[in-house]
Amino acid sequence: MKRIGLLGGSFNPAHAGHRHISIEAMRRLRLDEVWWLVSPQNPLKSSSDMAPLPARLASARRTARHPRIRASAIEARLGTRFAIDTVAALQHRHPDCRFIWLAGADILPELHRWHRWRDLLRRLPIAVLARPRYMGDALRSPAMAWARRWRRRQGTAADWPGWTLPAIVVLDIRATPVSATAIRARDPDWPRRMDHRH
Ligand SMILES: Nc1ncnc2c1ncn2[C@@H]1O[C@H](COP(=O)(O)OP(=O)(O)OP(=O)(O)O)[C@@H](O)[C@H]1O
Ligand SMILES: O=C(O)c1ccc[n+]([C@@H]2O[C@H](COP(=O)([O-])O)[C@@H](O)[C@H]2O)c1
Repeated sequence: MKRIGLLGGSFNPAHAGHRHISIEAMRRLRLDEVWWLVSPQNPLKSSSDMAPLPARLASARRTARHPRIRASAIEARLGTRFAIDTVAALQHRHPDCRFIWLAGADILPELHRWHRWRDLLRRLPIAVLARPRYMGDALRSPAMAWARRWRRRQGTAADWPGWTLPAIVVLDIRATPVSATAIRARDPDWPRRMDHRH
């Protein structure tokens, strides 16, 4: 049974924060691999400043630089946009894998707006990785108000494949204060200038 972390994101562009949380998640959750799901279009984000999918996928592949991090645009191939549909399809296609959803803390305040979010949390556990400034809002969020009764202690994080669902674990990790928003603000040439690293 392979243990896989799923990191869904816009990756507009990918950066060191994505790599850092993936490596920490691999260690703390004893993952075999982390799959970066480069989203064709986040259903809740505007498409206006979204770089084309091939540019974001290329950025993710350049940034991953790790034999156990795999970046793909599998949602484009599956034709899924909502996380619940992507996860259902992956669970169906990979019965030999166990999946856990990985997310930075900034995801929690908006999680209750995701399509069938409670059903998503009934399908797979979620690990929330600390992000500077976001933890307060994350812990006060409507999704956390619902999910906190199933919160697991981080000392037990490696046991996640055996957890009954829903299950949520918050992992305190060293924060990397980098964001795609800050990179775009600094680098108006993204994604035209494809040869640099962030
Ligand atoms: N520095 C970081 N620390 C922790 N988690 C992060 C960090 N950067 C991104 N993430 C997480 O990675 C996932 C994908 O993030 P995304 O591609 O939207 O990057 P972003 O930097 O948050 O982008 P933007 O600033 O455009 O919203 C999300 O779960 C997000 O919370
Ligand atoms: O399923 C949903 O309704 C849903 C709503 C908003 C965001 N998501 C997913 O959340 C992930 C993080 O998105 P982002 O843009 O914040 O990096 C990415 O995989 C999105 O497809 C999913």
